Amino acid sequence: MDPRQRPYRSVLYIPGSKERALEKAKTLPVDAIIFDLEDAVSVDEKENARETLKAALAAGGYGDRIKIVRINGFDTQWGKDDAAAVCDMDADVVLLPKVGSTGDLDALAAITGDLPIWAMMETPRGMLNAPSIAAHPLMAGFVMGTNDLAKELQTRFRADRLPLQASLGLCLLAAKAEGLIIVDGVYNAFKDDEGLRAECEQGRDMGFDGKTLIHPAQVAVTNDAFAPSDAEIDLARRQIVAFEETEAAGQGVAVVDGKIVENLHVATAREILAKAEAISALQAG
Ligand SMILES: CC(C)(COP(=O)(O)OP(=O)(O)OC[C@H]1O[C@@H](n2cnc3c(N)ncnc32)[C@H](O)[C@@H]1OP(=O)(O)O)[C@@H](O)C(=O)NCCC(=O)NCCSC(=O)C[C@H](O)C(=O)O
Ligand SMILES: [Mg+2]
Repeated sequence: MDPRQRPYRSVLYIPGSKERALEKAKTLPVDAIIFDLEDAVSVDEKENARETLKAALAAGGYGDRIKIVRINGFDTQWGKDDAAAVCDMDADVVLLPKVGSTGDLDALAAITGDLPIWAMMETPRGMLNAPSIAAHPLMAGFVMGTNDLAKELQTRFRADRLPLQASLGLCLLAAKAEGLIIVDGVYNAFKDDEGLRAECEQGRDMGFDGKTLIHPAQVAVTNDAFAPSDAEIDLARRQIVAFEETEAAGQGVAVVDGKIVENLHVATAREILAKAEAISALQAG
C-alpha cells in the first residue's frame, strides 16, 4: 500500500524495555507502533531496552503495522548508539525527538542513511523551523509532542488546547505543504474515554491523520474517531453520483442535501472513500 494512502489513525507508543507490552502490541488493532527508547525508558534501562527491542523486532509478528523506532536525542549519551542500532533493526522509520532544525536531521541521516525519518515536533525552535524540517528530503512524518511543547511554552492544560493551537496549526501547515503524515500528541488521562474522544475529534477536524497513544485502552476510540463514519461514506457516494449526473448534463455544480458540490468536493469525497477502503483492507489483511 502507498505509505501516504495507508491509515495512521492509531500510533501506539510502547516502551522498548517492556517485553510484555512489546508482545501485547502484536494483538492490538493499531495502524502503527512507536517503539520507544526515549522518555518511556528509564536511564537505568537504556542499554537493555535497545537489545530487547532489537530482539523483539527480529522475532517479528507485528504484521502490517508500521514500525517506528524513537531514539534518544543526539544531546544525550545514547543518541548516536541508538541511531546505529536502528540500522540493524527491522524498522520502517526512525523517529528523532526534539527536532530543532534540519541540521539535526542531517546528523541522523549520516548514520541511518536512506531510512525515512519522522520528527517529534515539540520545541519552540522546531515550531519556528517547521517548514524547512518538513521539506528535508528524508522527512516522512511529524509527531506532535504536546507534553514537551506544553512544558517548553509554560502553558497550562486546557481541554480546548487553546495555548497549543498556534503550534499545532504551524506544524499542520508545514506537513500538508510537503505531503507528510502528521499525527497528534498523546492524551495523558488514559482512562478518560470521553476526554480522549473530544481531543481526537478536535485533532481529526484540524486535519491530523491520527493520534499517538500511550495505552491499549485508547485504541478503539481513536480508530473510530479517525475513520470516516457511515454517514460520511454515504454522503461521499451521493456527492459523486450527483456530480457525475450533473456533469453529464453539461453543468458544473450539483446540489446534495441543500449544499453545492463542485469538483473539489468530489475530490474530497473520493479521498474519504479511498480511506475507508484502505481501513477495510488493513482490517481484512
Ligand atoms: C501508562 C502505563 C505505565 C500503564 O501501564 P500498566 O500499569 O502496565 O497498564 P495496564 O496494567 O492497564 O496494562 C494492561 C495490559 O496492556 C499492556 N500495555 C500497557 N501499556 C501498553 C502499551 N503502551 N503498549 C502495549 N501494551 C501495553 C500491559 O503490558 C498489560 O498487558 P497484559 O498484562 O499482557 O494484559 C503504560 O501504559 C505505559 O508505559 N505506556 C506508555 C508510556 C509511554 O510510552 N510514554 C512515552 C510516550 S508519551 C511521549 O513521550 C509523548 C511526547 O514525547 C510528548 O512530549 O508529548
Ligand atoms: Mg516529548
